[in-house]
Order: sequence, then C-alpha cells, then structure tokens
Amino acid sequence: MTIKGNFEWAKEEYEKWGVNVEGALEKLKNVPISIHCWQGDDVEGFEVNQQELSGGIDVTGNYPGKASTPDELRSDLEMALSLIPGHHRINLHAIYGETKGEVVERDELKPEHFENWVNWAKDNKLGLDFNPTLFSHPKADDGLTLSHPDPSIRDFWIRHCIASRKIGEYFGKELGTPALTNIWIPDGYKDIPSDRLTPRKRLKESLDKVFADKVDEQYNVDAVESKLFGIGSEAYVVGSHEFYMGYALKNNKLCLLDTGHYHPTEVVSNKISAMLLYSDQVALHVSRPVRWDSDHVVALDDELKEIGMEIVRNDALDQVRIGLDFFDASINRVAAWTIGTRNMLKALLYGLLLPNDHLKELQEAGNFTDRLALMEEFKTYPFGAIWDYYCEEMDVPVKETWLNDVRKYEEEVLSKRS
Ligand SMILES: C[C@H](O)[C@H](O)[C@@H](O)C(=O)CO
Ligand SMILES: [Mn+2]
Repeated sequence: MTIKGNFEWAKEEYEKWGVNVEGALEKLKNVPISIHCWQGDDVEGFEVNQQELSGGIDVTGNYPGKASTPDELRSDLEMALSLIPGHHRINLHAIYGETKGEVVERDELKPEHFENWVNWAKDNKLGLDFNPTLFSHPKADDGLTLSHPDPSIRDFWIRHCIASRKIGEYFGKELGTPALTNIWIPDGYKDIPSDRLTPRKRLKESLDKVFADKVDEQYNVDAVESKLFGIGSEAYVVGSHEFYMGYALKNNKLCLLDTGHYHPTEVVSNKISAMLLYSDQVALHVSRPVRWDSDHVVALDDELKEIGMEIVRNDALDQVRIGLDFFDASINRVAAWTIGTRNMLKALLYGLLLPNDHLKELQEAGNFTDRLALMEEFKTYPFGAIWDYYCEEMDVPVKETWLNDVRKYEEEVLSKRS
C-alpha cells in the first residue's frame, strides 16, 4: 500500500473515535519547536577567547565533523531543518556571536554581533530565541554568577543579561516573532551549605536589576530556568524550582522547565497543567536525563508522549513554548537534532490523535476501566501511517530514509572538516 493509502486506512480508524485527523495535522504544522544550536558544536560557541565548557554541564563523545565556524553550524542546521517537518525556531546562546576576530566581553555584546544569524533566519524563515551565557568564562570559574558574594562579579553578569535581552529584542523586531530570552545560571555548592538564603536573596536582587531595564515585551519575552543539581553543585542550587516559580509568578516572567532538572521520579508532564492555571505561558527545555541531567537526545519515550498529550489535552499549544536541550557528541550531530526534533513532533501528533474529549468524559464519569482500556489500545493505533503521510506532505523524508541524507552530508561535508 502507498503512504497515502495507509494514511486513508489509518484515518478511518481514528475517525471511528471522532478524531479529526486532518485538523490534527493542520495544528501540528503551526507548532514551532525551538531547536538549540548548541547540539551542533558541543556547546563550544565562537568566542575569540573561548574557554572550556563549565557550569556543571558536560558533553561526552568525540564524533567527527563538529561545526567549528558559524557558517558550518548554520549549514548543519539547514541540513537538519530539511529533514524535520514544519517551520521552527533556532535557539542561540551568547557565545555564538560573531565579533570579527575581536575579543568582545559578554557585557559588551550588541545586536550587531548577531546580524549574520538574523539575516540567515530571515532567509530561512526562522524565528530566533536567545540565552545569556553565564558559564565557560573566568568570571564563572567558582560556579557563581548572579548570586556571587562579590558585587563586581554580579554586576558583570547583570550587564551581560541586560545586553542579552536587548539582543532578544532585536531578534523579535527583525523577525516579527518575539524571542524568548532564557536565563539559566549554574550557581550552587558542591557540599551542604551553611546558608541557603543569602545567595538566593542576592540572585533575586540581581534578577530585579536585570529586569528593571525595560525591553519591549512585544519583541522579547523573558524566561528563567531552574535546576536541581549540576556537576559541582550537587548539594545546593541557588536557582531552584521553587525559587524561579515564585520569581516568575510575582514578576510576570515565564518559568522554564527543563525535563532534566527535577528529581528522577518527578515529571514535567505533571507540572504543565498546574502551572498554566497561574501563568499564561510556560516554556520547556525538552531533554532526556539518563540517571542524571545527562542531556541525551530526546527519545519517543513515555514521558515525552505524556508531555505531548498534556500540551494538546489542555489546549495549550499556544501557551507552551517548546524548546529542546540536549547535546550528544557520541553520534552524528545533525542526526541528533533530527531524531530529537522529529520525536518532539511525534509526541505532539500522538496527543493530537487521541479522542481527548471522550477520555475526559470517561474520567469525569468515573469510568476508569474504559479510560485505561482506550488509552492502552490507542498505543497501537496506526499512528506511524499518519506521521509518514505528514512527512510526505511536508516534503521531508519519510521514515528512516532521512538517514541516507545525513550519511551523504557526512560523506560530502562533515568528514572533510579537520
Ligand atoms: C546550554 C543550556 O543553556 C543549558 O543546557 C541549560 O539550559 C541547562 O539546562 C543546564 O543544565
Ligand atoms: Mn536547559
């Protein structure tokens, strides 16, 4: 049977349960995923005075072909984007600026250092998001930034965050779609602190100073990202979930939930509905923690499907800004983006193809037997046939055929890099 034939048959199966399959595909077309540039170069960036990766995160593996110039990174992203259905965004970090060989301190970064990215985004019809980089820098060597006891260090990072929000504003203005500028800091302690409050007070004051500087919310939306622990901050992280949830609610900022930043049995899928009762929007960094915040490539596992289902069931596709955050240097990096992003989209499609209203009614009526039976049976409904058709319609490779394109690119481009 052809892809179209399979689709028609699968569609009928879903329609028996009142699922609007064409409507689901239309919705999926309009969901932008913010694809993180840093998978392409192992979070190295292009600073002239580049430092080793720090901040309690780590990239393992030495798969050949890593991008080492902005043009290489953009070319690799274009390759990945050609294999991913839909129109998406690219998420940049401050270390990806282009300063024409000059050392430009992070608190001196300006929109002009990201002009090439903006022109490229325009050519490729992409939105851009942004992150200040508060790691891999001598002023973050002791693992403290915005909560540092030394006011001159705090001030440096405050200035960097202010500069970053202006860059986000520039992206939004130029591209006609507001940038999400997300602040994540590594601050914490390896061992049991004697005072948890003072660093948090300092972080709060620093953030207040960062956000006191007005940028146009039409163009830039601020987010703050919490964490549970990092390498070297195992005992205490200043910017914990409660800290940022409180800060975001009180100050009208977005709370960004990274799926690798919680206790091992605590899941982000269970947080989305609760948070959306109190804020209009939340942001995600979808990642895959394996025993720790390991940032493995996102797989289509139960939790990813649950996240997709939650976003769809709660009619929250416009309220959840979905970003990705993984960095695996042990496999082809273009493949990593492709696998992770396609999986995120598959999880959303999975949610869109469920008879969600009926399942909610069953729960309200206390019919938990039918609820479980249907939720389980739908796991083996012909979801793949709908996905394949979607890929074909969106002009990207169907099933695993995208791997041929990645292998060809590897042979012709990546393998030639030194
Ligand atoms: C590079 C990213 O900003 C970083 O991964 C951050 O978002 C994070 O999740 C740190 O654990
Ligand atoms: Mn993250």
